Amino acid sequence: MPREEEERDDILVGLTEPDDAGVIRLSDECALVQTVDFFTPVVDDPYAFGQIAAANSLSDIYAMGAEPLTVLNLVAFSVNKLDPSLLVDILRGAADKVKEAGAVTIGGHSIDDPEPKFGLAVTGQVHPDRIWRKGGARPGDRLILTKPVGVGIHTTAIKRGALRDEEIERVTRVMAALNRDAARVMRSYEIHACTDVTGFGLLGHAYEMSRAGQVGLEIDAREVPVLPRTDELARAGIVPGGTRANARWLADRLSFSEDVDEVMRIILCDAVTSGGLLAAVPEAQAVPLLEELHRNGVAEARIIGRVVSDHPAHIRITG
Ligand SMILES: Nc1ncnc2c1ncn2[C@@H]1O[C@H](COP(=O)(O)OP(=O)(O)OP(=O)(O)O)[C@@H](O)[C@H]1O
Ligand SMILES: [Mg+2]
Repeated sequence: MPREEEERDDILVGLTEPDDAGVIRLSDECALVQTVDFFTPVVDDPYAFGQIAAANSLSDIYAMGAEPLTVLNLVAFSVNKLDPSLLVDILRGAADKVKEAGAVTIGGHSIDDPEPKFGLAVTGQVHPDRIWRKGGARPGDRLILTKPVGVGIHTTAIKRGALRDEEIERVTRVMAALNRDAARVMRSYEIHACTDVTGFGLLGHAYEMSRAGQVGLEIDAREVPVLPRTDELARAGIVPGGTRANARWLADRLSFSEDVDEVMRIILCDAVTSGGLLAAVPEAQAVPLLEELHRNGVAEARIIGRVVSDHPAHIRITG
């Protein structure tokens, strides 16, 4: 445990058990939640990139069960090398998402950098007793995922010019969608554990949940929502390096039944930008929660598996 955390009891989530965001208790009723993320463009349209970066950074706040309050923009951009209107559009995309989230941008920082990067530091608040951690899933719980996977394969396909306009628009919509509505609906249910699916892919983040809770997970690959055409793109070899690295890192932590083919194994490890929430809920609440998610516009949410006491920190995937 880092020394500073050992000495104080107000750090509710820090580096000892890393989670989607850090949390410090300010009072018995209020804890501050903080997270930061930035990356290079994942789509060509600057406005959409700003939206995606904002939705992605805000997502870690939602994954903790918190409400976002304030935002700081992180900008790396060279106005001498690139048209400044591109930066204006990136910031406009982010501002629109921050507004949609009900948060306020109160500052930021910019540096001159030939390779553009953009992201946000977000501060949110949560009741100290209502924090959703990665750990806490209990045997018998059902796993709910709120957005489709296949995003890394799609953004790699964009870079290779392999997607049609409507396919670019579809994956952009998925990435730019806030996890706000999903989190809001979930708050009326007993969420035992929650995280968001990002760079380590669905199975990487599911593994983190299983390790943090010392439980096993069973995932039914047929129930996992996947962007259309992902299978075809992956079969054509369009797979990001990070996705292959995820699959290698996870190899010993996963058991696949024979009917899950190689391509599906890769898709389940595909690195995601601004993915959905992955939550563990009591079995009796899973279907009511799913139905309420669907009624509230979280149309692609699915129950994808369950939590078991066998094989802690290990995932079995059937197909
Ligand atoms: N450079 C760093 N210094 C200190 N802590 C870090 C650093 N980079 C990451 N972390 C911590 O490691 C943990 C995992 O971070 P990571 O960025 O992989 O996932 P995340 O915060 O859930 O973000 P996202 O969901 O966007 O991927 C978090 O607790 C984060 O604060
Ligand atoms: Mg996260």
